[in-house]
Amino acid sequence: MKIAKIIVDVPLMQTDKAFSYRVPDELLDFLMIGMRVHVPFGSANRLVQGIVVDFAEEEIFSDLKAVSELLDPEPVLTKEQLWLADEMRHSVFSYKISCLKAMLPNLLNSSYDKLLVAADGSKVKWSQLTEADKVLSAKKVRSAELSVEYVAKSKENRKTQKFVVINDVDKLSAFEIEKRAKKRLEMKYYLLRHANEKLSVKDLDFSSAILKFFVENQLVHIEEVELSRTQATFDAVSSDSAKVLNDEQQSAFNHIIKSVEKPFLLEGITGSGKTEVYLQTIAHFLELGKTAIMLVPEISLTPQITNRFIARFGEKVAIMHSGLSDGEKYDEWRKIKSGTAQVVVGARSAIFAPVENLGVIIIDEEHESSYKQDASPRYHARDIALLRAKWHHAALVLGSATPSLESRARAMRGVYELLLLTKRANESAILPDVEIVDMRREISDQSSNFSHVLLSKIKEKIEKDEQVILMLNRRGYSSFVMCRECGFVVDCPNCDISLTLHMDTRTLNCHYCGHVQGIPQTCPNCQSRKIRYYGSGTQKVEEELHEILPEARVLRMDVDTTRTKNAHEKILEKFGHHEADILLGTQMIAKGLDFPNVTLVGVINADTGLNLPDFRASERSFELLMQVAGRAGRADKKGEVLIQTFNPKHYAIELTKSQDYEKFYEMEMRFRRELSYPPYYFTVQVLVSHKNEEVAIQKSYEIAQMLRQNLTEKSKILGPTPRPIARTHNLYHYQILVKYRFEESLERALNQVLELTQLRENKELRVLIDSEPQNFV
Ligand SMILES: Nc1ncnc2c1ncn2[C@@H]1O[C@H](COP(=O)(O)OP(=O)(O)OP(=O)(O)O)[C@@H](O)[C@H]1O
Ligand SMILES: [Zn+2]
Repeated sequence: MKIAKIIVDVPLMQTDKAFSYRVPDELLDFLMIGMRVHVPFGSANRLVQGIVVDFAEEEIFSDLKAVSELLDPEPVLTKEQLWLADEMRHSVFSYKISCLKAMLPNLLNSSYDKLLVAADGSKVKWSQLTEADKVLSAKKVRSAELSVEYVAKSKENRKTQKFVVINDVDKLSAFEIEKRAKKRLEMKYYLLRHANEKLSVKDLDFSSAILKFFVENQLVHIEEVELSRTQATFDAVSSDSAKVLNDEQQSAFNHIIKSVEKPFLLEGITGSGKTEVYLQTIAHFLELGKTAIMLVPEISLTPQITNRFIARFGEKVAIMHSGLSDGEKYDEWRKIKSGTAQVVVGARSAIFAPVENLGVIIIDEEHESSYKQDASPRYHARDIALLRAKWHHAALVLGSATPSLESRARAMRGVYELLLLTKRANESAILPDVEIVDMRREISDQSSNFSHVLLSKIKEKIEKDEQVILMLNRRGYSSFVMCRECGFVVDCPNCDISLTLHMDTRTLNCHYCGHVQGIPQTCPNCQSRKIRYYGSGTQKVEEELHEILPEARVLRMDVDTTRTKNAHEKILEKFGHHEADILLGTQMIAKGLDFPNVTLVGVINADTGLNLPDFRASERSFELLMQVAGRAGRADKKGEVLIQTFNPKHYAIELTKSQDYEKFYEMEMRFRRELSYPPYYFTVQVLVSHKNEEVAIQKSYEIAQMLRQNLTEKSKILGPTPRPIARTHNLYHYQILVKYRFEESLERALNQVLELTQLRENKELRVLIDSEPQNFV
């Protein structure tokens, strides 16, 4: 009898192994590995989703449940992806089903309509077919007689653009409009002048009343066209060609294309032309008929980078990032799966893109913590990249100006091959001068965010018609509501944290649990009416700038100004066109920006990240300062950087002055060794949560005890200790940190901890296991 091995969508320890189901006769020829099905599960035979991972031919005597329904006309997961999920399971400690689901576009995980499209364009809904018809259709899909289209049910996922279409040019031209109706006349001639163009309603400079007049007189009609955002991006980018590589770039390139034996660490100072090396490497592999994955951090924040890839590779590019709607993500996924797109540019999850014949994977800014997923499955894109490169015999390039200590240490041990770029690519550009401003000496005006020297530099640059980037470290600077009478701050009822003020919606929101409430008129504590809003750091700095430099044109970029779609792009575009003198923002302006006219970068508060209870605090601060400093003087004008700080002697700040990564690496490694932290030790964090604090404490002690019993004495087990934010979502959190070097029984011990949560008595206990955690706050 033919048996399908199926992983069911029920995240439990018991379901982590595939279950056996009988393949009914009508599906015998059609069911394939990587397809999704519905199967009966549990004693009630509830229908659940499952993924076919294998087949077996077995003699079965008992009654075996059968697969009840085919969900896809074609496989949605490749064999490689199934293998990846197996591998991930060993280090990620999430159930296999959640690893598998991370590889599928969301749209497949939710209820979308599936349409089967025939060559003549006729469509039928998959859900309305009988099982027999589904099989028949699946066969036609396989032979390419039918194609599959997924359509979003909700309007929100559909983006449309409205165009004005002239019904008949002669009729419009002959149509008489009274001379007094000036605007209507203007519109008529405008339409006639642009009769051969696509006129978007949105770009029209006439009121909707005027437009309505033309529609009502049947001179024009409005056409609504479904639009893909990515298409709009493609249209806007002009093409670009390869530059002649300098010696260092050329040498790096030669190494990368020569061998796939080891991953490469491409360490190049800011502006050294790493991106140009990426582009030419990808072009090389495309010529060999291969494909490429290019990962960038939080891509929606760096449209400049995406655009460089589109400019070079045009329609061969698929873009994948969180800013896309589910429908758009699905479109890009299809482009990849069908082979139309050969270059995938995307954020973390793009590492799972279903490309075949992979030639190269590149991870830009490899030190970025956003490559680690902060929710289940807690994978690091770099680890997945290592696996995929192995599977495909593909080259892997990790690029950064400030590599993570883990990667740099691996390069020192010869696990990676180190490639260096030590000069700026643009010959006339050199690294900017960095000056540290000791804010403890700025005694004249304590309340100002600006030192005298920073202010006078800003003025000087604006007078010369040059541009300035100002960065404010975001941490601890979100806007909140406080009572001026009693100091009461409005906290989240579910979490130990103050609510953040959202000016656009006029609400107070919790960034942890999503709680939303209105802004109180009186203080909930003392009933005073003196309740005040405290704007975000950037907002305050912006106000101060307007006061002291009223003539300066300022663009602000932070969470508040970028909530709407494409807001980032718009701000950066304006700045690029010199419609502003100053770009003021949070960390989001530190990365990837390449504006030749920027000659000054100012960091308003370099300290906020330094004192966080996280062993990577210094590394993060140093990286950030080096990154943002690198935005200055990228073309022929010399750049300057001013860093304001209250800790001028801290090594992470002092070493940005000399921009000395080597020295920083050396010092930081010494601390890590002394304190037994990565890269000398590996780490795993176990987070134990419960709504009752006593239970959370008791269970976390129990778990720590279990680990101490099961692991060797060489491993260090710290905790349990309360999390820095001890309560969120009405749950109390305690954490245990395991530090180890070689630990054979680790996987078994941690699985045993997971099993604990399956006990009936622990129903409300939550245990998260995070291998190589990136965030401790
Ligand atoms: N070989 C080259 N010849 C001339 N110009 C180059 C060359 N390579 C790169 N450039 C230019 O130098 C500038 C910096 O290059 P690029 O952005 O690739 O550097 P990067 O190392 O990726 O930068 P960062 O890490 O700071 O974002 C860009 O404007 C780029 O067009
Ligand atoms: Zn909350």
